[in-house]
Amino acid sequence: MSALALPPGLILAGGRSSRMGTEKALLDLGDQPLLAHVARRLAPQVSVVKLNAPPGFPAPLALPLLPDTLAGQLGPLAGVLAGLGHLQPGETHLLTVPCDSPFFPLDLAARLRAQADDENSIVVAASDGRLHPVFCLWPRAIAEDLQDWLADPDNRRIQAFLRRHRMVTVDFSLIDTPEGTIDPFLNINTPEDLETARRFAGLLA
Ligand SMILES: Nc1nc2c(ncn2[C@@H]2O[C@H](COP(=O)(O)OP(=O)(O)OP(=O)(O)O)[C@@H](O)[C@H]2O)c(=O)[nH]1
Repeated sequence: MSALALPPGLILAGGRSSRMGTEKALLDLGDQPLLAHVARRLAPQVSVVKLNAPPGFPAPLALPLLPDTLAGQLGPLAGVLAGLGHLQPGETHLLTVPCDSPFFPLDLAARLRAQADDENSIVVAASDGRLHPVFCLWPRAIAEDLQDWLADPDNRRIQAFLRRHRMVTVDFSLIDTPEGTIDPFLNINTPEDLETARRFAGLLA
């Protein structure tokens, strides 16, 4: 087991859900909204679950709300910055997950923490040859650089930011089920994605 203590967790829900056409975090999957599934999966893996979303977001759960501190829909990195800004003394890292991926691994945090070998590396999940940079363990040490980076409105892309830092990737397996194979990082952006996710809802029980 890693020496790194359980980090705080932040659910990123500050996006526009334009492909879904309605706030995707609040859509039901089985008997609960997507956001509730994500929070339930995250809670045992972190010290506290917080929510990055706009002020007044109608969350179906009582979670500490951290709105973006920078104006202008700057993408998920703005949420990461808000989360890093609320780290408490002694907390060295922040774990982020998006609001639209309810199947992420139950050992996500443990495996990312095990690779957090210094105070500066960003540890990112991957599967099937793809990076999933919103599933990430962010060290506090990058906060200042992130603030500076986001001051330029052209700098929104997570992967471009990651290239400025030492990055460690952790590869996760696809999940085979009787309904077919699913990527644990499947994210639900469209009504069609939601239909796909409903086929695999048994994994959430
Ligand atoms: N804080 C914050 N999070 C964002 C922002 N844009 C996207 N996100 C989050 O980043 C993650 C990935 O976002 P996307 O699914 O690519 O974008 P989205 O805006 O949610 O959805 P689309 O409008 O359909 O692209 C999700 O968890 C979003 O909530 C933003 O401007 N601020």
